[in-house]
Amino acid sequence: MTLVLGLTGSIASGKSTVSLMFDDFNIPVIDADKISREVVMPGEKAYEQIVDVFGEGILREDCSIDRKKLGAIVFDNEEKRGTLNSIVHPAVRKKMIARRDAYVTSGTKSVVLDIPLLFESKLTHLVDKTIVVYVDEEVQLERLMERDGYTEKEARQRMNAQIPVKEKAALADAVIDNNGSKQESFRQLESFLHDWGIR
Ligand SMILES: CC(C)(COP(=O)(O)OP(=O)(O)OC[C@H]1O[C@@H](n2cnc3c(N)ncnc32)[C@H](O)[C@@H]1O)[C@@H](O)C(=O)NCCC(=O)NCCS
Ligand SMILES: Nc1ncnc2c1ncn2[C@@H]1O[C@H](COP(=O)(O)OP(=O)(O)OP(=O)(O)O)[C@@H](O)[C@H]1O
Repeated sequence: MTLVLGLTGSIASGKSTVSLMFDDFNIPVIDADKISREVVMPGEKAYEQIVDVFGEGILREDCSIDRKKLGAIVFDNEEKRGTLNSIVHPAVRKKMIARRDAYVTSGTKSVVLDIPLLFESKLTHLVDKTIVVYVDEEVQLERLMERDGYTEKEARQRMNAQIPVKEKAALADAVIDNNGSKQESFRQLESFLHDWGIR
């Protein structure tokens, strides 16, 4: 039986940082953000739909989608974000489920679905257990501005597009407090995996 873990958090709370740690336990990770880039490549159905709705102004010279431009539009407008989600999410979900099922069929002991919007999109039925990577709001804001070079307004817009990470933590089977060092977060992960019998 494969234990399917749902890894989530809020923007810049440390999901990618924690997802890399699963490597040490030989547990594969399926990354929704990565898939969401694959499904909007030129030639894909979602690409055509995005260009139809948002116009050619969001394209780079090589015709790929300018994510910075599209991000500036959708994080400033909830309705437009909903439209983008309705184009991208079904394609992402389909690929994630297919990849998850391939691991389950091959008898892998555990697999992680790294999904930023696991709770917002009501996808917890896809996983057996949920892990939330938690940080305090000030730490989140600071790390987000530092990582992506956003102004405070841009960073807050992105944070406000998701359920506050504190609320997600209250819904989780396990919470990794990532306010401290990466090593401290690793130890917490190791302990949950031990409790669940998969390390
Ligand atoms: C708006 C886009 C073009 C911005 O691209 P960019 O490269 O700057 O950001 P990236 O995709 O790496 O996302 C960074 C983080 O932003 C947050 N985020 C992304 N999209 C959304 C969204 N629609 N709603 C809330 N938060 C989001 C997530 O925490 C994600 O980890 C892109 O995020 C996108 O296409 N979003 C819609 C699809 C989506 O929901 N992806 C996230 C999970 S599938
Ligand atoms: N424990 C930590 N100590 C210091 N810096 C950290 C820690 N964890 C993560 N970071 C840094 O914080 C930033 C955000 O982390 P990360 O990219 O893992 O977040 P994320 O949740 O995957 O973000 P997104 O939602 O945008 O995909 C990165 O620059 C990362 O290096």
